[in-house]
Amino acid sequence: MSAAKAKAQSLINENAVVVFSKSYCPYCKSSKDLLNKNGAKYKLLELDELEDGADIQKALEEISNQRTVPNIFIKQKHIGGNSDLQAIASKLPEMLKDAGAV
Ligand SMILES: N[C@@H](CCC(=O)N[C@@H](CS)C(=O)NCC(=O)O)C(=O)O
Repeated sequence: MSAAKAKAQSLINENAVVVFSKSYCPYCKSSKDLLNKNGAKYKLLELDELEDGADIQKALEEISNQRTVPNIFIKQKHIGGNSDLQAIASKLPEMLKDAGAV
């Protein structure tokens, strides 16, 4: 396993909510806004600001079959991107509570 894949996987394993993001990405901003509105605590990685960000993005494609950001995990479950998160907005309070992220 590559170092980037091991890093991505342990971030997913060790955090209730993880958002792999890019700082300039409007879809990422929408997801972060929704999580913030719900009072969620989450691990945030801005891949464009990390030296190994491109490698992590490639690793995420292997892990989740998704290359775009945001790439969101709640309680180790792959949620998907912003459209997927918005689609479950009504269920988020319960999911975040269950994950221990609020
Ligand atoms: N439908 C996706 C759209 C996400 C998207 O297009 N993200 C862009 C960044 S704003 C992306 O990942 N582009 C490829 C890249 O940055 O490598 C969602 O809802 O999350």
